Amino acid sequence: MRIGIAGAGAFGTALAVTLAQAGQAVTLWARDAEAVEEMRRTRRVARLPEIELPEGIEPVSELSSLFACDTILMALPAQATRVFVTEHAGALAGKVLVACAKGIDLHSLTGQTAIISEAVPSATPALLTGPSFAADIARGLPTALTLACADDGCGAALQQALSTPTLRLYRSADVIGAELGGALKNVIAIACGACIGAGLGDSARAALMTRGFAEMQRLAASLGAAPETLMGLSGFGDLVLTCSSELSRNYRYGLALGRGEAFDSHMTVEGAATARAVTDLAAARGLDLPISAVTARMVAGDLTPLQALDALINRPLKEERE
Ligand SMILES: NC(=O)c1ccc[n+]([C@@H]2O[C@H](COP(=O)([O-])OP(=O)(O)OC[C@H]3O[C@@H](n4cnc5c(N)ncnc54)[C@H](O)[C@@H]3O)[C@@H](O)[C@H]2O)c1
Ligand SMILES: O=P(O)(O)OC[C@H](O)CO
Repeated sequence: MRIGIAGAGAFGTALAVTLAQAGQAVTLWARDAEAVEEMRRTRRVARLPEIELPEGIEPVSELSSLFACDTILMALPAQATRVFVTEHAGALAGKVLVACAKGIDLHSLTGQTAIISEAVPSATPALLTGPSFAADIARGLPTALTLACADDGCGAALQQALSTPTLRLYRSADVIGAELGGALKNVIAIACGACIGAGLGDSARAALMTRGFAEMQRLAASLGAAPETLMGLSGFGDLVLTCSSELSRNYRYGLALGRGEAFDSHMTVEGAATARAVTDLAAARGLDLPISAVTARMVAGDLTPLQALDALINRPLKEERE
């Protein structure tokens, strides 16, 4: 298996580092030729400046080098995937394409693997997701992720090839469930950050995580996910990590909203677009997802965190299982 990674941001680089340390040769592609030249010279990447790139990583800016690989990990932001795979559909034909982004595409309202399948029908799509901070993976801290693929043989081969001494992959055939868990938890993490940033307390955050998880389960079930997938690493596991750590950009973005502070617009915050996508999906399916809905309105600047709290807490009382 010849492994290429599209996107030399934090996550793409972290995956390249752990794979190279385990003895794999990795082609790491970035679109910016100057940045790649700098990476070659310094063996460092801007998004993970404290990490030295092992020898097994070849940074490239030529797409031909990336397309020479048979297995490509797609580590671009979720909203960039559709354009990339559509533009390069011919070169990507027949390849194994492993989606690593956690977000719902705003244009199609589908997950990453559906975008890949639509643009490149001959490719085999897979997904790598679960609770992990790029810095932890790159530093060799123990991490467990989900490798989801509808093709069992390909899933097993990827599980073997992408596991390293510090990165343990569990296999799943429920691609839809795994990708929805990873995408939807980012929306709830923004809500939790806003809650803490606005000084509403840990009890309120626990309520948001729990009721937010109920929303994740409701939407995922309506889109065909297996309930147990949401209970696993890609759903519950990643929700816990992202809603409770200031290493999370989604959570930090929420904190900034809660405090009324500005946030770095160059930072990848997947939950912001996905909150809008979830609102559209919920409307189309007649689902009530109040936490996701007020989060989308906070992100759009239509509600303050206190107004969002007011909207949530004053809803009609109901049974917990509803
Ligand atoms: N950082 C993490 O801890 C982490 C962990 C797990 C999953 N992820 C997921 O990985 C995905 C990428 O996140 P990241 O942390 O690497 O983000 P990042 O912002 O660090 O890097 C994204 C990279 O993609 C490049 N890029 C953006 N648009 C592009 C385009 N149109 N074409 C080509 N390149 C483009 C950027 O220049 C940048 O190098 C996200 O969906 C995120 O949820 C991140
Ligand atoms: O920094 P975030 O919020 O994108 O979170 C990174 C990972 O998704 C956590 O699993």
